[in-house]
Amino acid sequence: MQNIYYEVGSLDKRCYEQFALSEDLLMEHAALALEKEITKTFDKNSSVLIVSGMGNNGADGIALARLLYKTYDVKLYIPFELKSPMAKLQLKRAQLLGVNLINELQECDIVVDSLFGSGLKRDLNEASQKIIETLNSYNSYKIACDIPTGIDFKGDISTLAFFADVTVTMGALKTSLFTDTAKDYVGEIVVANLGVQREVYETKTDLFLLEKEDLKLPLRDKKNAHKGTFGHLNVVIGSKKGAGVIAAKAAFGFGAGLVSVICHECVDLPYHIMQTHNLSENCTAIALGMGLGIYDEKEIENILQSKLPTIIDADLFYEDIIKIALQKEVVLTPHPKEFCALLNVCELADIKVKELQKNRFKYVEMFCKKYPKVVLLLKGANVLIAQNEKIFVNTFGSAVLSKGGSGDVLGGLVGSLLAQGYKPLDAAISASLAHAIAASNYKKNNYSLIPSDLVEEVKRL
Ligand SMILES: NC(=O)C1=CN([C@@H]2O[C@H](COP(=O)(O)OP(=O)(O)OC[C@H]3O[C@@H](n4cnc5c(N)ncnc54)[C@H](O)[C@@H]3O)[C@@H](O)[C@H]2O)[C@@H](O)CC1
Ligand SMILES: [K+]
Repeated sequence: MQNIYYEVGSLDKRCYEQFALSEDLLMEHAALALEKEITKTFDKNSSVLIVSGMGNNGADGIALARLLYKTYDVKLYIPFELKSPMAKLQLKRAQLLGVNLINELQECDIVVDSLFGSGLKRDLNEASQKIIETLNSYNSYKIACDIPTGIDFKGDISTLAFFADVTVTMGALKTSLFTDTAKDYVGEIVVANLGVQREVYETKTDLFLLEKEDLKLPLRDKKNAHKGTFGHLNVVIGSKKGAGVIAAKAAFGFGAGLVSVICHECVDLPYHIMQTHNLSENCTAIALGMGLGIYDEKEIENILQSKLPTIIDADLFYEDIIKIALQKEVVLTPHPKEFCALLNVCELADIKVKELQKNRFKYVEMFCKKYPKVVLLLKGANVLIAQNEKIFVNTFGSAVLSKGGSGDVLGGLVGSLLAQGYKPLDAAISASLAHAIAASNYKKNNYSLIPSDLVEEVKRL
């Protein structure tokens, strides 16, 4: 797990005030990290186009030009008059060495975007948009300094943005790199140490980036075990029966000892999944909401009042009845549209998906403040998993998963881990990671995955 921050300006300030480091020293390390990204892959004499803006992001790029000068074929392009004192100083240094400025953009082996960084305020003006468009059209290896130009501090893009292969981000990870909008632009993210190790630079945070190591599979280490050792999940089947059946199959494949569906009608099930009319006596967790459709209010009310660990998905996010469960440690797995409905039901906000997607962290925080026991898993290109004040980001997901039924598999995986005794937050984290990593291991075309393929990949993790 790695730390994430809303902003790192205060961490830079701490370096100056507590460790007597200077802005110049931090910047030199920023430039060194960019240099390392180039020298590790590209031979000497490769051509490098550096596009520098008027602020300190530009200054990082100019310092890089000095570091590469004479070993690489450096072309420094500065389209606007420099504003920041550090950018002016870096240019003076570079020019004293003999670094020449170029007057128009040229395609090179490598492009470094240091046009705007964390200081981007307004929409990009036309000239900047034209530059980014041209850089994006190049076949070069593209490196973004700190953050791709065009992504603002909230992670939003108002006009267009630089498509990076790698983003060398300064000091620590920032939330702006992990919005759904930013996902297609940031490429691989590398953190640059700014003169001290990250554990010194970083302070306490409640935001975390999940890593593969955070996935805790329900591997069985006990030899003296029977099916009851691994729990019994009950999946409530609704009027769209398929959703619950997909969830039940996924749960069985992810280790639940027993899985039953609660259904009053005839339903086509594999032999290993049982059917019941009421909660099973030895039930250890419940999954409901997926494909629920029209439902019997009394029955759902009873189930929501149960003290058993519960995962709630889909249709229930539109219903007032869900509030019964929100004072408990339930796991909720809405997609953005469902989360907007839930915010409305809970009288927290009346917003559309577009507004939510621009401010995912804000609305997740708002919800968790009101319902601190609930574990919220907000689906998206980057999944946010939150409880109380903590938010965990899962970036392993991909478009392979953009299919009907993927969410039902996830619901089943969460339910399976709940049934096996995982704490709700741990169940949500490990199920989400298993779901996304399994999909990324899928070898066929990225348009072809069906729920049973996903479950097969989960079995191979
Ligand atoms: N301690 C520090 O401050 C450090 C800063 N570093 C670098 O400095 C960057 C931040 O530098 P700055 O705060 O100078 O910000 P930027 O370099 O991102 O840009 C700020 C400048 O651009 C102008 N501007 C903002 N939006 C604009 C728009 N849409 N159109 C035209 N002009 C616009 C502002 O008026 C300002 O002059 C970081 O991203 C990082 O790369 C690193 O060198 C590490 C240390
Ligand atoms: K940049």
